[in-house]
Amino acid sequence: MRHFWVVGTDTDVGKTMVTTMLMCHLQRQGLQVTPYKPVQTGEVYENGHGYYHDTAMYEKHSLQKLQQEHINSYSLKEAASPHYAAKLEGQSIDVKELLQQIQFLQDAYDIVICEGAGGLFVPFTAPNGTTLLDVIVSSKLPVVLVTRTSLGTINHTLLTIEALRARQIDILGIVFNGDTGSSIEQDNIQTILQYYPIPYAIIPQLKDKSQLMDYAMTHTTLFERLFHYESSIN
Ligand SMILES: Nc1ncnc2c1ncn2[C@@H]1O[C@H](COP(=O)(O)OP(=O)(O)OP(=O)(O)O)[C@@H](O)[C@H]1O
Ligand SMILES: C[C@H](N)[C@H](N)CCCCCC(=O)O
Ligand SMILES: [Mg+2]
Repeated sequence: MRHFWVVGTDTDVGKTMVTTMLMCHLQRQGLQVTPYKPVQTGEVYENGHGYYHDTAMYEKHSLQKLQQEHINSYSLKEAASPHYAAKLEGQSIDVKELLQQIQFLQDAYDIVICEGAGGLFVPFTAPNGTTLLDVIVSSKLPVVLVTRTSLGTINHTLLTIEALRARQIDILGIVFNGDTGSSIEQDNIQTILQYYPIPYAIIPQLKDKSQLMDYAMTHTTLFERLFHYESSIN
C-alpha cells in the first residue's frame, strides 16, 4: 500500500513534523504527494491573522503546490478534542465524508499521508464515539507511529502498538522523536524495539526547529522501508 497514516502516542509528539519531513522526502523522489489532516483543532492568532499549525506547516515546506481543499476537511477553533471542538461550533464531524475524501485523494495522488489528531482513541464524534482509530481501520491504510523518547514512552508506545495490532493495522515503523541522547532515552528505544523489532528512525530534539527539514532520515530503517516500498511499485 502506498498511502499511509502518521499517528502518535499523544498530541504534540511530532506527527506534523514527521508528516512534513516524509512529504518532502517523497516529493524529492518525483512523486505527487499530498498530506491530509482530516480534522485539526486550535486556531492560532498572530498579528491579527488566524491559522492552523498543521496545514500551515505543510504549506510552508511543501516542494509542490498544495491544494487547500485537499489538505484538510475540518478546521475547528478550540484547541480541544475534535468531538468537543465541533460541538462548541454547533457542528458534527461526518466520518463518512472523511473516508470518501481519503479514497478520492488516493486516486488523485501517488502518495497520501494522513495525519491523526492526538492519539488513537481521540473521538471524532459524540455520543456514538467514532474514534480516529475507527477511521484508520475503515481506511485500510498502514501507519507510521510517532512517539516520544522521554520517560513514560515505553508504556504509551506499547499500548498504542497493542491497539493497532489488535485491529490488524500494519505498522510500517516507529519514529522516536525528540531524543536528547540520555541513557534513559536510549534504553527506552531499545526496550520498545525488543518487544517489536520493526523499522524505525530517531529524530533529535532540535533547538532550532528549522533544522528539522534538513535532517537526513534517509539512512534510517524506516525510510528504507518506505522508500523501498515506493520504488518496488513504480
Ligand atoms: N524533534 C523536535 N525538535 C524540536 N521541536 C520539535 C521536534 N518535534 C516536534 N517539535 C515541536 O513540538 C511541537 C509539537 O509538534 P507537532 O505539531 O508536530 O505535534 P503533533 O503530534 O502533530 O500534534 P497534534 O496532535 O496537535 O497534531 C511543535 O511546536 C514542533 O515544532
Ligand atoms: C489541540 C491538540 N493540539 C490536538 N489537535 C487535539 C488533541 C486531542 C486530545 C484529546 C485527548 O486525548 O484527550
Ligand atoms: Mg499535528
